[in-house]
Amino acid sequence: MPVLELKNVKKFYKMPGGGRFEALHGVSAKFNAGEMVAIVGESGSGKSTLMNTIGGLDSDFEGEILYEGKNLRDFSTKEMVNYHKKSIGFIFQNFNLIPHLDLIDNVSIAMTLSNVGEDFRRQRAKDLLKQVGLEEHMYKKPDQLSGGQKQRVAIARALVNDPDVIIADEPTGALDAETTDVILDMIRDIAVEGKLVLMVTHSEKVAAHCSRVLRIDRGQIVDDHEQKPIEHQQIDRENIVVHNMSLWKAIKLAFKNMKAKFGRNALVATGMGIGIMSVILMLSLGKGVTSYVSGQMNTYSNPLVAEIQKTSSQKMQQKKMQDVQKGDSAALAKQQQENMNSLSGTSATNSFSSKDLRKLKRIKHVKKLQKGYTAISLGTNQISYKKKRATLIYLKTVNDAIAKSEIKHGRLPKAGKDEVMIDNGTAETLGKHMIGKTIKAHLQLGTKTIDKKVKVVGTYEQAGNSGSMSTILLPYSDLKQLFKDNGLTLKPNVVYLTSSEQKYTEAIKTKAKDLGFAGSMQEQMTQMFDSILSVLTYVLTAIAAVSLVVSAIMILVVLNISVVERTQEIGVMKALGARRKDIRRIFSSEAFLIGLGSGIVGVLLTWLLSLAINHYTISAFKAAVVTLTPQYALTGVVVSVVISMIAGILPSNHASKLDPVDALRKE
Ligand SMILES: Nc1ncnc2c1ncn2[C@@H]1O[C@H](COP(=O)(O)OP(=O)(O)OP(=O)(O)O)[C@@H](O)[C@H]1O
Repeated sequence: MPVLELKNVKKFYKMPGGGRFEALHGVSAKFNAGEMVAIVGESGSGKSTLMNTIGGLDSDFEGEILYEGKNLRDFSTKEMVNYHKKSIGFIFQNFNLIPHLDLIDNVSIAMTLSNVGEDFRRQRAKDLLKQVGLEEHMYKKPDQLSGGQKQRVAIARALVNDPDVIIADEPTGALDAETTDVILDMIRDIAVEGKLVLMVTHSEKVAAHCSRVLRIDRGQIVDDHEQKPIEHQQIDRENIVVHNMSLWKAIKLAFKNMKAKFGRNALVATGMGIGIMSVILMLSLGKGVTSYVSGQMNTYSNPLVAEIQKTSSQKMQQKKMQDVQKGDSAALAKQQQENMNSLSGTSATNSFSSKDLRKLKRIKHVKKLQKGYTAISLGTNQISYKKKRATLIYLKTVNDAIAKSEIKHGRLPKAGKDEVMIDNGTAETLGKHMIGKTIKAHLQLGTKTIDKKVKVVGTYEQAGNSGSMSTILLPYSDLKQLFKDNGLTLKPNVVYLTSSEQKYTEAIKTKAKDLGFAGSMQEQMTQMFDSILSVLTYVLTAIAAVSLVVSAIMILVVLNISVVERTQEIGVMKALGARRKDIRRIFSSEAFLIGLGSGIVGVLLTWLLSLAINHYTISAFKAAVVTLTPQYALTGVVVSVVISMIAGILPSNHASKLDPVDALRKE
């Protein structure tokens, strides 16, 4: 049985203006193993077209091409892939070696595509390179070789999977006379070993080396004659088992491709990395600043105590805010008055009723409820000692939230003894040793102002506040008495709930909020800061993310350029048996590697920047403001990979769909 048989093969090309051009007019021929057939004819007679259809690169033909009795048209996709990998070996006029791979990888690329093991693959490539006399050059890249050497590499590559048929399209067309003879001898040796060699040539001299000459003119065989037959030698055939290329091999191949254009890829990765960096930096900065602010606001509190304040219901607040926003001047004035009242401690809406206190007391795990009062004054509350005078901002009652560590000197004031505690800063402005000294206090109580002599028994410094807040503290019962003495009633506007165990404090706070109460002023401010900061962080992150869109477009463009640059290479790989999937995988892997590289660059840049920024902020105000968490780093890398792979979809698809014949013809 002939290895190949052509039966009335016709090939039509679609013309750009419509209509068809018949490049092959019913070609019929039989080819046997061990033949070396020269296909000769004028330029444009249809020689390459015939080789492409026989080689399975162009399946759009009429008639039959039988390989070992089976019609190529009936081949399944897998059979066609195996036909390329195992049955046919191509040698091209312009060599079509892959420029960025060394000779070993160039020769063994068909084996890489067939998932043949690394050691065997490399050994076979070395053996073949030795056979074609390139032993010393095997680690070189193609552009370090002469034309004749390149064609020898191409011969070795065509033989690597030990195919039955070698198709050589003008293999000596680009070589001088002397080199032509060497190459022809090598190709003849292939036929000597019993393979079928089909060789396109323009040269009658080259045709003279062959065992048979087939002349084509305008798509038809016009002459087919035998010449001196080739004497065959029996040789052992290699049994190379071909498989589909694994994903790992595709990634490895992609890595080699990327290395070849390292500069360009590194620039792209840096560009994308900067985009990723801006996103992670914004997130890390948001987190860092938020936890710094919360830390600053929350350090004062005794972890066992929940400070609860009363606010009007959220609905009412919203309604009031709406009125104010609508420009209702009466509503605005009312709101301002209420704000002032609530700050000065004279607001009725901010005091706790006995019903409120009962509700709070009933919260689970509350061990103790302590009533308190807090008011802010701007200028009215003052204390004086001898000739020195200090203005106070806060008037507060002694409470359980004050941690022992906050008391700098002395002790807490006791009830019924006219004792007070003042903050350390204010104490220092009055005199050196204020403990035990009697001072004059000028205080605003609700709507009245009073003067009273009190004894300083302690000074304190609120934790987390480096600048001391001017404060006077006295026992709740003393303040109540003072109010009473002046015809006023003191209602608590703050409540301190002590939990039975520290772990319940948060739950108590949450429950109190559920009941319609609010946390301490600091907590409320922290929450407000938190929400402002998180909105700000998201807005800044979104702005930073725009740069990722730019990076994605950049990757798309670069990969597209890469596909255009490597069109011939893609054609060669398809001729060697690469499936669409393999090509897609190689390019997707390149996109993956760019994404991974960019992600790593992004995380590294953020880390370096965070070190620099934190170094500065620690020395400036003792706090690190950038918190780069492993989650953010991982998110950065994942986002980078995903964006890059999305950007790679179009170029990879484009590459996988390239027609091998068009790709190989590409100049
Ligand atoms: N894609 C195509 N679309 C239209 N016509 C084509 C296409 N490819 C080839 N042809 C035409 O088919 C004919 C045969 O081309 P082919 O390349 O097979 O010739 P050839 O004998 O190999 O020529 P050469 O020796 O110059 O390489 C030519 O007339 C050519 O113009």
